[in-house]
Amino acid sequence: MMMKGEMWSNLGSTMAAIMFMYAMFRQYLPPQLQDYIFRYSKKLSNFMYPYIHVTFDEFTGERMKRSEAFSAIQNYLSGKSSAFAKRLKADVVKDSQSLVLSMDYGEEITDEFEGVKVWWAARRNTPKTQQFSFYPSSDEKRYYVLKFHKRDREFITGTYLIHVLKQGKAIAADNRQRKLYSNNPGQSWSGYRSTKWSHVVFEHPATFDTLGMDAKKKEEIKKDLIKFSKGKEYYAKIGKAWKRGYLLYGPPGTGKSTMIAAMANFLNYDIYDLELTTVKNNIELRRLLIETSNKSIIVIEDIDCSLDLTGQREKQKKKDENEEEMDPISKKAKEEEKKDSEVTLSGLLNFIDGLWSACGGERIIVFTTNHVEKLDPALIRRGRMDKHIEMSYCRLEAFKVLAKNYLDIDWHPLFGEISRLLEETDMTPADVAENLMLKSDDDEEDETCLKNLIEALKDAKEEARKKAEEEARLKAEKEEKGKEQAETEEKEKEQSVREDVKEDAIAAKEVKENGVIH
Ligand SMILES: Nc1ncnc2c1ncn2[C@@H]1O[C@H](COP(=O)(O)OP(=O)(O)OP(=O)(O)O)[C@@H](O)[C@H]1O
Ligand SMILES: [Mg+2]
Repeated sequence: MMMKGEMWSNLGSTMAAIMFMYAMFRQYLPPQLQDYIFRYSKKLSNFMYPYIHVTFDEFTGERMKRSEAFSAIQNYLSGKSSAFAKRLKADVVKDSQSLVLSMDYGEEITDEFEGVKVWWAARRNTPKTQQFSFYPSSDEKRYYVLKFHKRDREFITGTYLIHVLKQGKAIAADNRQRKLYSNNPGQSWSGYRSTKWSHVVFEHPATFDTLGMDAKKKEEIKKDLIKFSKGKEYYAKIGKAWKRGYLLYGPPGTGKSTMIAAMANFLNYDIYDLELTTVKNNIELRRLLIETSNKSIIVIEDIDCSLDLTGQREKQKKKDENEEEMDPISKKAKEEEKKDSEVTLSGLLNFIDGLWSACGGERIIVFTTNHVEKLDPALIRRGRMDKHIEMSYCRLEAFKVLAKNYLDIDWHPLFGEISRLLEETDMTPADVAENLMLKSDDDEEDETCLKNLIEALKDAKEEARKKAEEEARLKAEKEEKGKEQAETEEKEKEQSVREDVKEDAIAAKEVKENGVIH
């Protein structure tokens, strides 16, 4: 007896032969007969293969962005694959604690939803290349194929695919590992998919609960962040790009970087740590910023040190004046060099305002600085930096949070003295925290730590007093010196006037006596 598979393959080759004959003799048939044959051959092929295939490529669009649908399907299928597929690929996610399995290329699995059966297959096309490489080729094309019966077309395109995308996204949110990206100068630009960002898993423990600062200010920032993250419709309604700028300023060790980590943990965003000093020029800056993803915080630390952004315009003016005197060839060379090697304030501002606004939203940009007064006002005006947050020295409220974090205490009789000293002395939360670090598990240690802190505060207060005294002394000395100098200059001036008068008198006398003019 003929096997079922053999029968289908024979039928297939017969059909192919008929189609070939039809193509050859079609021109000799009358048009009505052509139509008739076309309609019936379609019906026959539909009857023999009533399935529809949909392909989901990994990369789509001109910029070859990774397709969201592909990722969602990958996540959706991961659960089903581990149950049904025979060959699986494994990946580690979430704090390196759990494994996610997905079906290997060439595998096919069946899924059933509301009584409708579909088939998913993972495929890849590898271009034939002469070169041998240990790494996967960047031109490899990966895709999923969904197969379903044509009678289920409406259900699949309407209900099922929406269900897959929704589920896939929910699984992704569950498995999501936040990332800390940095721009690394060493990487080459070859290949259309290459990126200048490299990343590690972001696992900073800071939260708003452990951040020592004024409670009211903290609540205000949290509210602002929530409003922003839920503001998609609002931003669309007012016609503004969905982005928000924060400027964090304050002395070193007051928690600016810690605040950024707390923000990322609070919103579940990735962090892009942009090191401007390694960015070659504005073009590279633009590319880096375009490559950042949604739901991310872009951080530029120590903006005043990263670049000569401050006062760039005045300096530029001076430079231009000098260049006026140069010969045309050196001037041109200088201009080229400048273009290649500069990230300018205007480049950065243009990007924040223009291009980036146009290329999608949900991004927060954070600048930090220790010297807010040095920044160009253009950089920090509202609209660019929407919120200015001062991170200040440690006072009682911040101290209470640190005491809870480090010593797990809410109150202690020494808090009163510490509070008074904190008001009188400027000590950063980083320095306070250093004194609260337990050296052993001893119960007595809490008090020892607090006493150490009191000593440190007293020392700092004494040092500040001495410094202030020294500054006052130097100021007085300077003033005294200035006064003395002014007096000497005054005396010298008087002396010279007197001598002039004397000389004039002698000259007048000579004229009178001899009638001689010198
Ligand atoms: N407000 C704070 N709350 C809790 N911990 C803090 C705070 N400020 C500083 N610290 C502690 O001090 C350390 C240094 O703080 P951080 O790096 O955030 O300071 P910074 O303001 O970014 O300093 P810099 O200006 O030097 O970059 C942190 O690891 C953290 O443990
Ligand atoms: Mg910092």
